[in-house]
Amino acid sequence: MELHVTPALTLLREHHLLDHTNKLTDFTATSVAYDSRKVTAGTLFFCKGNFLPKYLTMAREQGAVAYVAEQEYPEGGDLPAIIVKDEQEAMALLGAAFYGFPQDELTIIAITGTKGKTTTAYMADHILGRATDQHVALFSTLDRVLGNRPADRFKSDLTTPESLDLFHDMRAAVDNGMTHLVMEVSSQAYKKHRTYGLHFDIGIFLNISPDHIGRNEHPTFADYLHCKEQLLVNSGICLINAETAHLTDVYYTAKATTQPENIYLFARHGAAVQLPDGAAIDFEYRNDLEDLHESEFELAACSPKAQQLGIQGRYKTSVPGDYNEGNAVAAVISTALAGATAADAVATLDHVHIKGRMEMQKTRQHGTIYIDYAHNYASLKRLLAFLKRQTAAGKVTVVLGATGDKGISRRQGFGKALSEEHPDQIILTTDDPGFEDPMKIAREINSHIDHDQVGAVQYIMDRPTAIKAAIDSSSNGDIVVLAGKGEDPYQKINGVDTPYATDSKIAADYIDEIED
Ligand SMILES: CC(=O)N[C@H]1[C@@H](OP(=O)(O)OP(=O)(O)OC[C@H]2O[C@@H](n3ccc(=O)[nH]c3=O)[C@H](O)[C@@H]2O)O[C@H](CO)[C@@H](O)[C@@H]1O[C@H](C)C(=O)N[C@@H](C)C(=O)N[C@H](CCC(=O)O)C(=O)O
Ligand SMILES: Nc1ncnc2c1ncn2[C@@H]1O[C@H](COP(=O)(O)OP(=O)(O)OP(=O)(O)O)[C@@H](O)[C@H]1O
Repeated sequence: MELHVTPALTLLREHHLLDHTNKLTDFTATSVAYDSRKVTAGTLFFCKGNFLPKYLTMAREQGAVAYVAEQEYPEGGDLPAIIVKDEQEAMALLGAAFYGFPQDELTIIAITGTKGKTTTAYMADHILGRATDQHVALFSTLDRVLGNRPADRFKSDLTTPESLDLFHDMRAAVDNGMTHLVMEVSSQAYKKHRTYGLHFDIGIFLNISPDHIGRNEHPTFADYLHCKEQLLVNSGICLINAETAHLTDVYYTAKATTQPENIYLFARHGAAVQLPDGAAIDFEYRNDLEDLHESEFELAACSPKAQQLGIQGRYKTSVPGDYNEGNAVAAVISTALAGATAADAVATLDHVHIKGRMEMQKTRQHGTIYIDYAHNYASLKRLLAFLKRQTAAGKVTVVLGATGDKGISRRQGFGKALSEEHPDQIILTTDDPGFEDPMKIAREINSHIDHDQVGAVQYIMDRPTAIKAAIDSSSNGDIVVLAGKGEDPYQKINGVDTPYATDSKIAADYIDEIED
């Protein structure tokens, strides 16, 4: 892979991103990096984010051929400087060019939404896996999968990688023979232009509710919505869950760049959907059976273009929860648009299991334990409402905390969801407190709980102890919900990812210890 200075400047000019150059030479970059510690001879270095000029000194000393920045730095010395109007946009464009525009060799399904991205991504990945004989890459919050060898699968650091990493990984996927890619796109990715210039074949908009609003994320809900909607602006075919809040805004954003015949809407049968003028539902689904282990639903095609896809019929999914039916429907329609058949979806959907999403542990004497990644108002409310509907008689205990430094509105959201779904017992604990005091966070959650609506609330800040206390106090027919951490193997404390055994391991080990 390489990038010559001339096409690089042409690309920047075409996008009106080039401000000026200085000390320009006729260079060819043989690698690209935004981290000085990764610079080697021939690297084009990008100065971005909370950048410090000393990183440029390091990059120069390690053999960078040029740097791209929003301003000139004396630390650049005699290095050619490409000064751009937006560093993140320039980095995404030049990254795509350096890696030979790998997106052009992949059919890409991109997914956004406040909740359900990972679940939908895994479902779509399974369906497409069958349809393509396992030639699917997956970029999710949990795993990044670039091929079929064990070495091609690793844990993700971000939901949507930084642009240089994104295009690097796409190139690796293409070189590994992958033909399709399923990826989650976070609102932060659009905020930071990680996907600038990237066009998706199919873009899915699942839902939106207040989240990710705070100091390091989005200043307002309007900004959060705007960033999420950019996925539709950048997709050839748009698939929208019509039950989303702000449907009119979302639909008209899609319509601004996509003809209505390439916009598909779906909703649960009977849902109270206020359709925007000119819009119609293409697919409706109807729940046939739901229990704590699986769901069955019937998908009906309501429009001629929906009928052409040939996917109407019955589906079964092994990820319980009524909200997961909507995620499954999104996966079935989007993969059909990417070439899969109904048979591919029927054969795979009921074998999808996602770590930390509705994971269930049955015990002999302490009820049933659910480990779920629910970590905002919308997800906690839907999770508790579903579980209560399924097991009306038992006692429900919820163990949860809220993250520090970000998503501050979640504290109020948890208080509201708990008050509305009134569990019998709440144990407030620690969940990625960051630089904040977890007890202070827990008190804030508690201040938003309507104590007339819920059972006892206690504080146990050591999360394993909280989990054990919840299990100890439960018996047959009861439910213990371990919310918020999913399969996270760490607690983020004071800037350090402190190893954590995971909720599911702590619960399973404790059950082994106390139940013989
Ligand atoms: C707010 C935000 O998006 N921050 C991301 C951003 O940070 P940044 O550009 O300021 O980078 P930085 O780590 O402060 O460092 C500044 C620059 O100096 C460089 N550096 C640093 C040290 C050194 O010795 N030499 C050097 O060159 C770094 O490589 C970097 O380029 O770029 C970094 C990668 O270069 C990301 O790790 C970081 O994500 C932080 C950790 C984060 O928490 N992001 C969250 C908010 C996020 O993006 N979440 C979404 C999901 C949430 C959603 O749904 O919206 C996601 O997509 O994961
Ligand atoms: N469509 C949905 N509506 C509401 N809650 C949902 C929906 N889908 C999943 N959830 C809940 O949200 C949790 C997270 O699901 P998932 O990981 O699929 O979403 P995500 O969008 O990837 O989340 P995040 O952005 O937080 O990583 C699940 O554990 C479940 O409790």
